[in-house]
Amino acid sequence: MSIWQDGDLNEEQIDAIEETDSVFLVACPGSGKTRTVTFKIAYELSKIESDKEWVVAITYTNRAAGEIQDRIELMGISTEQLWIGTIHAFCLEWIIKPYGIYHSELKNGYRIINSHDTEMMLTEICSSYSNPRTTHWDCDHFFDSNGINIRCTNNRRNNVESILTEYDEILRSNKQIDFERILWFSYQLITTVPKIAEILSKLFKYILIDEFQDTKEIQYQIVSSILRAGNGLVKAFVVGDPNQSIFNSLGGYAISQEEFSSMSSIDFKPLELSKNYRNSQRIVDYFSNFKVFDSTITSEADHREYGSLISFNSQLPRENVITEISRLIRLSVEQYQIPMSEVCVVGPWWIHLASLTRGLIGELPDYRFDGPGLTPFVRDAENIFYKLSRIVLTKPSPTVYVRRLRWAKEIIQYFSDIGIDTAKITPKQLLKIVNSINILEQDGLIFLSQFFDDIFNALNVEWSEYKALDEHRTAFFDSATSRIQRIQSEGINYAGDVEAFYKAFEPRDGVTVSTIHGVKGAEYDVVIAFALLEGAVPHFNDPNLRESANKLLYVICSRARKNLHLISETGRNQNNPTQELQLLNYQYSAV
Ligand SMILES: Nc1ncnc2c1ncn2[C@@H]1O[C@H](COP(=O)(O)OP(=O)(O)OP(=O)(O)O)[C@@H](O)[C@H]1O
Repeated sequence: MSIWQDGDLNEEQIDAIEETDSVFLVACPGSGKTRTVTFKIAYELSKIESDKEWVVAITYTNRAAGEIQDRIELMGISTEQLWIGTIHAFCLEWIIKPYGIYHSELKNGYRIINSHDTEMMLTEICSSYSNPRTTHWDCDHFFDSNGINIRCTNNRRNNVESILTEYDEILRSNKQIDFERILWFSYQLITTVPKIAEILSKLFKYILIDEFQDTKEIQYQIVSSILRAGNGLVKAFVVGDPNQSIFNSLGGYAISQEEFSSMSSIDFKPLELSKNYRNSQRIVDYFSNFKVFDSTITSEADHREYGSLISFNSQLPRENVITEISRLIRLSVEQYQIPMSEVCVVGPWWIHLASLTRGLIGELPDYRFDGPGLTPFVRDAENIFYKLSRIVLTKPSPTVYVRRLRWAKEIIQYFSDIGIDTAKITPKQLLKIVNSINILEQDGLIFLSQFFDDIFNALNVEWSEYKALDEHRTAFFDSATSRIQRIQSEGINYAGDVEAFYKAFEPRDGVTVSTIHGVKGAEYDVVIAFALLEGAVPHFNDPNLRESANKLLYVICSRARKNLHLISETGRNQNNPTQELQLLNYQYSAV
């Protein structure tokens, strides 16, 4: 069976996919990394002969994992022997769940907590530290193979160290593990119990890592342990773009091929994707100014000749930002006939985005807006009630049938793991139950709560008798409640309505408002970026200010297929425009 048709893939992509050795693929923006990874997985799955062999793909987000899996299933390829998901899900599934008994802190049971729980616990601990005042924002940390790394470098550092010690003690006494500790405990397990890597290396035929540029040292170490144990029999397919490595503050970095090779004891074939299908040539030439690592890029986009507008406004007073962005949105949609959903507004700070969105909604009442910040609940893929809401809030249709069936299967598997008798529940039946429930309620949280009760009633399961379900339900509703309150406090009153809940799972249809980190991997016809100011882009805390500024600008600008509008407003804490923009001598368009 031929997996791809003529025209689906270019030669560079086919070479990478058909390569039988391990591949280290460096790819420019818009060069079809996702497409290449998807076909590579499909290609390797089609060669699998035994149900004891697995293709494992580690993606940066759950969303990317779902999209890739959907596409492979649509090709008619079985995904039975595919495991795809984030590194956290990987560690839980393949290391912590089966081998946690070998770890002193896991062997007596554990509970995974989400980022909201972490935030609440840290806020509580921080409240007794007043001199200097310290908040959970100061407490960012991550683990590498030597232990904890604390980001804070200013005079709050002593406080942060004590706060994190307290936090760790609370986690231990409650047998809780947060996302960072999932990686840390997995690393400890895989490096102290050699059998684990040996067993996994016999099961895995391929390990794919997407977006390696944002992968942390501890993650490279975990995967390397398995590759080393495989003695060359487990192949790796590593894809990414070092120029787009923007998660350094969270420990992500673009490993070099040599370093990964020596860590994992396997040889990689270096390959490149250099054809860009996204941006006009003018946009490619513009974002190439911010390259940190050399790479070749040529636009092969259908619209490569498009006369892109690239504007830069460094004179705009801060008070006029909303009016100016509204004008640029109108210009794009009304004059340049760009669909609303193809416009994206990006800014560096979360906090500014909420008030910006509120302002835009006020100025453009006939436009729709989408933003992760408007979603009423956290996408916590480890929480079973989040998984249930995905099914409840995605309306049944032939196009989402396979996806909903997969979600239903995951839920039943979870029920079975916690001891619910699932012998008589099939994914189809679960979907049928969900589809048959009809609740007339406007408040999203009450709606979901009733919906969940009805599902459990139909399944004859007393959910409150299961500790894990009880904890997940509390975590889900607590974090959703505080998120909705936060959005409503920004003046977006409809955030808690059931329509807003449904919208969270619908394809975006309005102008996107996002942080810079949130647009990773996305593409839009028009990108409007604001607050491009020293201190923000790059963040004042960043240890590699100039390199990070370049990478952030590179990512922002390479999202735009056609037009790009950059704004460094005046009057925000007297910050100057990002140096790289200020120094760049470029013939900008007047808009
Ligand atoms: N061989 C091809 N022919 C035509 N279009 C392609 C080809 N490969 C990829 N594309 C298109 O190019 C666009 C960019 O692809 P994709 O989003 O996978 O890029 P990417 O490499 O992940 O980019 P980035 O790293 O910037 O996020 C998509 O619209 C995709 O459909």
